[in-house]
Amino acid sequence: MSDALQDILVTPAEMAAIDQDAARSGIDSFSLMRSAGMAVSAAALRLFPAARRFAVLCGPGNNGGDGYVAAAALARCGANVVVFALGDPAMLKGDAAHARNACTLETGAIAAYEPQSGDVVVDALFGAGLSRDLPDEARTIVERVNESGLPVLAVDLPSGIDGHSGEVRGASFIAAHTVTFMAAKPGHLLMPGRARTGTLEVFDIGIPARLVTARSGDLRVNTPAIWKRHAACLDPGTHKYKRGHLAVLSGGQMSTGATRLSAAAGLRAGAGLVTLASPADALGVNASHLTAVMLKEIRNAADLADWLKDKRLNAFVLGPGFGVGKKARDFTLMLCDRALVLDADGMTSFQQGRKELFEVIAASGGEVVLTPHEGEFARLFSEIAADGALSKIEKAQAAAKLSHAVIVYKGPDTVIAAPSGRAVVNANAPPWLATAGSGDVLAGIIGAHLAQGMPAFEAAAAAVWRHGETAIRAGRTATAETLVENIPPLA
Ligand SMILES: NC(=O)C1=CN([C@@H]2O[C@H](COP(=O)(O)OP(=O)(O)OC[C@H]3O[C@@H](n4cnc5c(N)ncnc54)[C@H](O)[C@@H]3O)[C@@H](O)[C@H]2O)[C@@H](O)CC1
Ligand SMILES: [K+]
Repeated sequence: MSDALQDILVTPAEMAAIDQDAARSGIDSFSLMRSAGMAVSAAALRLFPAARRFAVLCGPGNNGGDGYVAAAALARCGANVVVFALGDPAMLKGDAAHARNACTLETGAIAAYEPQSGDVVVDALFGAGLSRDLPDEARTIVERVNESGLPVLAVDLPSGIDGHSGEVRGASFIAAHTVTFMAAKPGHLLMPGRARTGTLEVFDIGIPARLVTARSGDLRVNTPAIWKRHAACLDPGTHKYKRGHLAVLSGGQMSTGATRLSAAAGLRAGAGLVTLASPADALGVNASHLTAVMLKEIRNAADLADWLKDKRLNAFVLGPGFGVGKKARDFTLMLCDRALVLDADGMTSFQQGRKELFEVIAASGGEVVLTPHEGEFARLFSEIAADGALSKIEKAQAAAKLSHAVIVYKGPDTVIAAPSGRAVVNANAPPWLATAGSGDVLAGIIGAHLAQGMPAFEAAAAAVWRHGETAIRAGRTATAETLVENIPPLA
């Protein structure tokens, strides 16, 4: 696999255009199908050496074509193979018809497939060309196979998963492994597609990388390659002020835990100084729990304005445990010209009146990161959330454009998007990261990166990735406190 394609995400529409470009450039399209089918048969033999029988289910398009190539190759290797077709194989066209004609195995109608113990199902029904819900006949087989619990090897995508959005179109296979071609698709990483893809193998079938990159947009998997250039300057030997001063704004005395988590995470993640800005009633409880994090009394907007005269205060976290209301709105609007992570209550405070927030962000020239989970996203960006035609990536991109802020749209498939349209999908977070207080820790890590001078998009992407690594280190029994202790070095 070419390095240039390592982290790229390509939508099905872009992939179709790449196919056409490849054909136009003189590449034999059937040779691509042969490579694809051979890769599937190799994966089948490698992953399921004890299979008693491979049941190859072939659909009406080129995904089915890959299936016929794979079936023939498996049979040539001496495997026991049965082939079933959705629709009339005589209706196949082009490369798929060629592949079918070259496969001498008898082909049954799909309804006749009865799962047997020892079967491995090779799913070549639909791939990138799926454009609507699965037809009933396919649905019946998908449900029969899913109920059987047999392992499924998916060709390109588990049939029924929309490669653009990751949504289930009526029903879908739950694959143990998926072999896709040239580049991963959004549907492999976005939920629920991600949970149904199994392990993902991206196989290079020989389309030149330049044809792929020419059509692909600014969409990537979130890996260190995205932000490592900006992380390299985070040298632990730097004078502490160069590592920035992060301020976390605390809520009242009954809700201080969340902000202390953010502050502790900010310190651990590398901010030079961290101060918890606390209202008077919470000073006592905050003081009794803090050591390395400093404490400052900030009662109201006038106090904050006075404190902001210190220009070394360069990054802020506002939201965890802060409380929803006018104070949150007033404070936020004063902080937009620095670097600000607006989380939880901070965002919810602008459910009505978001226009003012977005205008201030646009005018301020600061680095603002909004970190909504699904519920918060629906509250702040209701019309975008309700648009069923948009994938999670497109929703995050639309929200970033509207708000002029970097959006961290959280979930098991967190998407980070910039107002420019640039976006990455995170893929390293284990399921146990969804623990109480986990979002507060993330806000603190983003704040630490901002304090150290990383641009907002890279700061957010690096923090989301680091948060995922943190959870892996902390293990399955992770709590917010053990997450903080396990934040790994970034650079
Ligand atoms: N990307 C590439 O460069 C290559 C792609 N290949 C394969 O080609 C596949 C894409 O082929 P196609 O574009 O033919 O698409 P598919 O084989 O995924 O789908 C077949 C056709 O079924 C129809 N269809 C879509 N949704 C349907 C539904 N719910 N019910 C009934 N019919 C439906 C559409 O007209 C679609 O073109 C990829 O998934 C991959 O497996 C390979 O052959 C090798 C080269
Ligand atoms: K498939």
